[in-house]
Amino acid sequence: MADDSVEEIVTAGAAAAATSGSNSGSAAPAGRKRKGKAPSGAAAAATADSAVAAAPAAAAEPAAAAAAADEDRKKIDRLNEQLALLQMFQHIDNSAKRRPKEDMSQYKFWGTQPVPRTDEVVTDEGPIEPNKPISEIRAEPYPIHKDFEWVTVDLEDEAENRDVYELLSNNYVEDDEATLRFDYSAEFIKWALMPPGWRRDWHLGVRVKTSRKLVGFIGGIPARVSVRGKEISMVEINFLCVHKKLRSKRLAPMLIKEVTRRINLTGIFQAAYTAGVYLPKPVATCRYYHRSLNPKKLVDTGFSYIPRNMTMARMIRLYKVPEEPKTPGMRLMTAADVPQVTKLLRKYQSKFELYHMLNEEEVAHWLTPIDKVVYSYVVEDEKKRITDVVSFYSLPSAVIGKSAHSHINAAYLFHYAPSDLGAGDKRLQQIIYDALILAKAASFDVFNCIEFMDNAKFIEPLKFGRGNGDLHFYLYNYRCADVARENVALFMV
Ligand SMILES: CCCCCCCCCCCCCC(=O)SCCNC(=O)CCNC(=O)[C@H](O)C(C)(C)COP(=O)(O)OP(=O)(O)OC[C@H]1O[C@@H](n2cnc3c(N)ncnc32)[C@H](O)[C@@H]1OP(=O)(O)O
Repeated sequence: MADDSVEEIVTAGAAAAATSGSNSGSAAPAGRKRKGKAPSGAAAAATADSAVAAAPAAAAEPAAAAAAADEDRKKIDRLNEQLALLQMFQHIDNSAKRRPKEDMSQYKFWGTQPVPRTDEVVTDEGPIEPNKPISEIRAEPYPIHKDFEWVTVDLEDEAENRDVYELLSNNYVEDDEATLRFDYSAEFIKWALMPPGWRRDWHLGVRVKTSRKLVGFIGGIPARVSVRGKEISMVEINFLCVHKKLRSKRLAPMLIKEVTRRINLTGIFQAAYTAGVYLPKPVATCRYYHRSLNPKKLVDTGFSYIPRNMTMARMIRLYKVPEEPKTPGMRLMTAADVPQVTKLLRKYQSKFELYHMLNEEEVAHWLTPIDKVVYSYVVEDEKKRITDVVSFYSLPSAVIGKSAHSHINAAYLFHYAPSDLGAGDKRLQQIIYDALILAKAASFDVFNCIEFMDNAKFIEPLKFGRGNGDLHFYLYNYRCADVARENVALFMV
């Protein structure tokens, strides 16, 4: 029997594999506590200790010496702050879980798919398998165990939208210690899966026949992606989820195969997707970074911790942001801004090697503000020209463990384009700083981004801390040499 055969899927509840905490997940709600107080890495600890030991006594010094001592103390504070940023979202080392398996034969499913092998050094670029004529594509759905059935989920139907919400909110991506779980809202799910050109048959579910319970889901949306200057019509795959009681029964490969069949039938043979788990073979890998906006809540929920040489009072001071944005002309984006915003995004993003080629209709969909889903702001100059755009989306994580808080409200940096006014990195830092201010004003607790695009230019100055999760970017049926993270600008929400 084929390894990924449906016959291996047992009925719900029967001898289900233990799942809690074993999720290798996707873009895990990263950046949570380190257990105990030890900082990550002896070298970091040594630096911190020697920095503290070197602090001179300030009492009764002449003015110049006192000023020098004051300067020294400030340097030490800055050093401690930098160390804190490195440590406060770092979790116990879990990198082993995210390494590739030893050889390709251990990937029973992925070894059969048109993706590069883990040990492959990719030099030539292009499709791995040629497109098939529609007549050669399987016309019927793959067989599934008799207790289950394939369904096309109708997200326009409130009850079905709710079913997907319930499945994801109880079973989707968790951090490695199962204390936080992504909690995409039902409205967000619709927004994410119904952009221009969306197709209902790419929203694939698995239901239990008798109870009609939704126990599996995978979603695809159309996207035009530029891969090193080549424009490719593909799909983006997201929200792959199997109910916890049905894990490790090869249902995920079935969902992937069935959605691939449905997509192939529409003449599309390439896809892009991201995951926290390592699969054969990422085209790029980017680390998560977190900017605390509400340090007390993040510590109370275990999302971050108070590093050595830090106090809560200092953390609160360190992360305080003004109440209003600093850039003159910064305001909420409206539908009327779409044409100018599209031009700005296309101009800025076209310098990257992997990016979405958004048209006006798509910009209107992805960036027009929707409360609690997507927040977009533009800078308008005196001549009514839009010079900059910055956006973020709302993705709360539910706190699974005991806590006074049910959720962490996280904002994730989304599309942006700083103006080209000769201010270089400073302009980018300024608009992202404004995004932090606007996110704080909208009651977000943390602002997340990954280390791609030009983000390295603001991560340290704006006090983002390094998380412990990576996001891997993948292309299906497209061979492509590694793309440096600063050349990636693909957003999958
Ligand atoms: C042209 C059109 C093409 C369209 C398709 C393009 C490809 C799209 C690809 C999908 C992009 C999704 C993007 C997102 O949504 S990433 C988000 C993924 N979802 C979660 O992490 C939510 C919580 N976890 C779960 O629901 C389950 O653990 C999942 C469903 C992830 C696996 O279920 P389960 O734990 O019960 O396992 P199994 O026994 O059924 O299957 C085991 C096989 O599955 C491989 N596996 C594990 N995790 C992932 C993963 N995240 N992407 C791809 N494959 C994954 C694994 O290596 C193994 O294969 P192999 O190692 O033996 O080879």
